[in-house]
Amino acid sequence: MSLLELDGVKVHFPIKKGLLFDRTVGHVYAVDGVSLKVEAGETYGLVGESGCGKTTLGRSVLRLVDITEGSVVLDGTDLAKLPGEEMRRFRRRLQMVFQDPLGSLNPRQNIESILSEGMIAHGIGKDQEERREKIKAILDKVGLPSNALARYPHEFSGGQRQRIGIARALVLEPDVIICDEPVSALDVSVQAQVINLLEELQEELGLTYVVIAHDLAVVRHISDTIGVMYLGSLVEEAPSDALYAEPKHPYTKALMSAVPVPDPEVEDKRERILLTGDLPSPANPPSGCRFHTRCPWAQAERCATERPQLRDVGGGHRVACHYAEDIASGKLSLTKGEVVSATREGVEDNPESDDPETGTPSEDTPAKIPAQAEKTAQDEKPAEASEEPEKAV
Ligand SMILES: Nc1ncnc2c1ncn2[C@@H]1O[C@H](COP(=O)(O)OP(=O)(O)OP(=O)(O)O)[C@@H](O)[C@H]1O
Repeated sequence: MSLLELDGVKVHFPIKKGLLFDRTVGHVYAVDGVSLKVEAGETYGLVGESGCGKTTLGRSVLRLVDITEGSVVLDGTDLAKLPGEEMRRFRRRLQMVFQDPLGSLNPRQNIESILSEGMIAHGIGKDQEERREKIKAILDKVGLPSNALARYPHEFSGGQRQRIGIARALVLEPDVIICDEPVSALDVSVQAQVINLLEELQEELGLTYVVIAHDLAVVRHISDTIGVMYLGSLVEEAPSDALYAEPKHPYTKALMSAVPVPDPEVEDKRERILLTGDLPSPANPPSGCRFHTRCPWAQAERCATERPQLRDVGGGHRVACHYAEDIASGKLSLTKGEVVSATREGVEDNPESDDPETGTPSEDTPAKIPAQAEKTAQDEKPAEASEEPEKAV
């Protein structure tokens, strides 16, 4: 049995209309039947473009949004079946680290007060003295000095605030931490430090993570298994190395083909799959395979009518595509879209380019999913959280 198991999880948000009497006129199919397993001590990376339902899925595990259908089982216990008080106690075992460290920390509370809050709610520590000692030990683990206790969130850099967010989760001794875009609000130079910290903590404390990110480089580095989401469903899941070595779903192939390669020689030969069409709305998803409207290999009839289920294609690699094998063997030719060389695309088409003259990506540049709707790290950075290299407090 895996530590965390999701089975057929659906989260459908009603769309209401009407001034006096709210009528439900439709649904946003934010999460539409996700099943996955997370093993103890491992990291499951969840990737997909903005709006594909990653955050809603993470929040549904913590019961921060209601699940329409399906189950979430932690360590053999179905969370939906727990009565209120027991669920509250169970909640301690599942914690979340949020994307925006400043927005998720109360600016009027000092760090001791922020970190004590959850401990008091869950009856951890017999008095404040004992809690303070524990908080100091955790601050040390996340690389912050104990004099941080009396300070306020605005006195810290963005990276330090994310360390505080991690400490807030850790003081409750969770089994699973859901990290929702844990570094996307941070400068690239600080991202690696926070990712390394998460890895060190996992090794030391045996933590289990679900890391949600639109940044393929972040999940690749940290994940044992990666799930790729498109319009509320998983389209592919595989051990991290296998997914990067040989993506099998056309959507994953397109995402991966957009990742710049640091070696210019390889980059010159790289082929890029260009998708046609916009991301459909999760309120009105396409019939059949949800990706068929943009899939370069979509076949008339079957792809538009029959929804593919995730199926095992060997080596723990699961893919939701009727034609994964035929695409891999080259038996199917493109029906739409284009495969072009990365260099032909030119500078304007390569959003990952660092150098405006040559389009050459920097080795440090994390690869972001290039979707029309995708927000960049800069968009998400709170104005006052502009990052400087981390300083000792
Ligand atoms: N409370 C809500 N009510 C109605 N629709 C919602 C609600 N929360 C999310 N949605 C919709 O559900 C879909 C999935 O949103 P979600 O935030 O889970 O996606 P995401 O992949 O995490 O995107 P992002 O990276 O932008 O957060 C979106 O279309 C979003 O507008």
